[in-house]
Amino acid sequence: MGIAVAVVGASGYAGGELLRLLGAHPTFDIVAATAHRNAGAPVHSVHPHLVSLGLTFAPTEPAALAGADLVFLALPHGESAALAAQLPATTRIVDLGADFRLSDAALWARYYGGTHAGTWTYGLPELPGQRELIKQADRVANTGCYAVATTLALAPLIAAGVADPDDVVVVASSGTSGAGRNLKAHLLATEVMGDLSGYKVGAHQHVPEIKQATGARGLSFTPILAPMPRGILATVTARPTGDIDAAGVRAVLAAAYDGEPFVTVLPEGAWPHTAATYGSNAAHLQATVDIDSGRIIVQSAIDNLGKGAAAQAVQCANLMCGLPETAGLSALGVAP
Ligand SMILES: NC(=O)C1=CN([C@@H]2O[C@H](COP(=O)(O)OP(=O)(O)OC[C@H]3O[C@@H](n4cnc5c(N)ncnc54)[C@H](OP(=O)(O)O)[C@@H]3O)[C@@H](O)[C@H]2O)C=CC1
Ligand SMILES: CC(=O)N[C@@H](CCC(=O)OP(=O)(O)O)C(=O)O
Repeated sequence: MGIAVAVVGASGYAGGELLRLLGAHPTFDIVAATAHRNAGAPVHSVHPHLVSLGLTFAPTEPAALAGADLVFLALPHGESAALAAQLPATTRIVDLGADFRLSDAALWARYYGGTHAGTWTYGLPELPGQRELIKQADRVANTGCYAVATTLALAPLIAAGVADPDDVVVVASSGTSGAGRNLKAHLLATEVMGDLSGYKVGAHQHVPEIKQATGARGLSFTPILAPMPRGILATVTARPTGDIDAAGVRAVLAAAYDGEPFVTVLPEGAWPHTAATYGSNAAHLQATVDIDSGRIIVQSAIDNLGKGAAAQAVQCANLMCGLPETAGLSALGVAP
């Protein structure tokens, strides 16, 4: 028998990717897809690739979600808490927004502003012990997109004691869908194409999330907007705590992700490509040690709408519902 699920904010990019994945899921049945300004419109008017689902956007209100056993929230920051409070305690929720990710209310206020809604179980199954917590949780806060790319690269190195948690530098590029579907002046196609530019430099909201998830204390993070629809490539460098070579760093990552279905440490010499993770729940990692500075370098690639948002949310929902973790998901990207 199927499990009834609803997608709130289904007219957005993350919500649309959720519908695409759920539409092909072996157990989850979509019983509602809600929108705000697009309520009442057919789903294909926003997401033409989803026409065969035959869905119409319902208004975002609790009544529309009454038949769902599990609800995915894909709303702008600050909009999840009020709706979540109106849903029965028996309804499982995965929130793709940031509202419930941070445990420190002061950091929430500093980076997001407004009132801290609370803290839910963090939805990154590959962190040590986290998979078991997600299995037992009714409320899960899915990761930020840059946060998952960076955390997968960094967390094992800090946990193993080979990287100095006080000296981490991250430079990460994201495709434009990471900014959401609502038209923003800096995302005009004519201006984004053929351009690379930094934004939120020195003050990105994923810094406290990455520090919370990895144990990093000193973290410089620079995001770059890249002229592609999807994908994140994060370059993480850290000062080693002692003598370590490329093989040693690779061994730490390989041990951390041994048996993980979605995280691959690439064969030696191969470096991650965002395009190789397109449309999938994959994360690809590679590492070395800089021959000049001696810093550890790890690169990671994900699809920001996949492992960075919707596919990871489905992975968490699978765990919460006692399903095979990989149900309805793939680690194989689309290419070319
Ligand atoms: N894009 C990404 O790569 C990632 C996104 N996320 C998070 O997922 C969430 C959704 O992001 P994304 O899909 O990119 O955003 P979009 O802007 O593409 O979509 C936002 C959705 O929320 C709806 N919405 C907007 N305002 C309101 C409101 N006041 N009340 C109720 N619904 C509203 C929109 O409806 P309508 O358009 O019909 O008005 C739309 O369905 C965000 O919290 C984001 O941070 C997390 C990781 C990665
Ligand atoms: C390109 C771009 O603008 N990306 C967004 C990513 C936001 C995101 O997806 O993460 P949250 O859920 O934490 O907002 C940004 O840098 O703010």
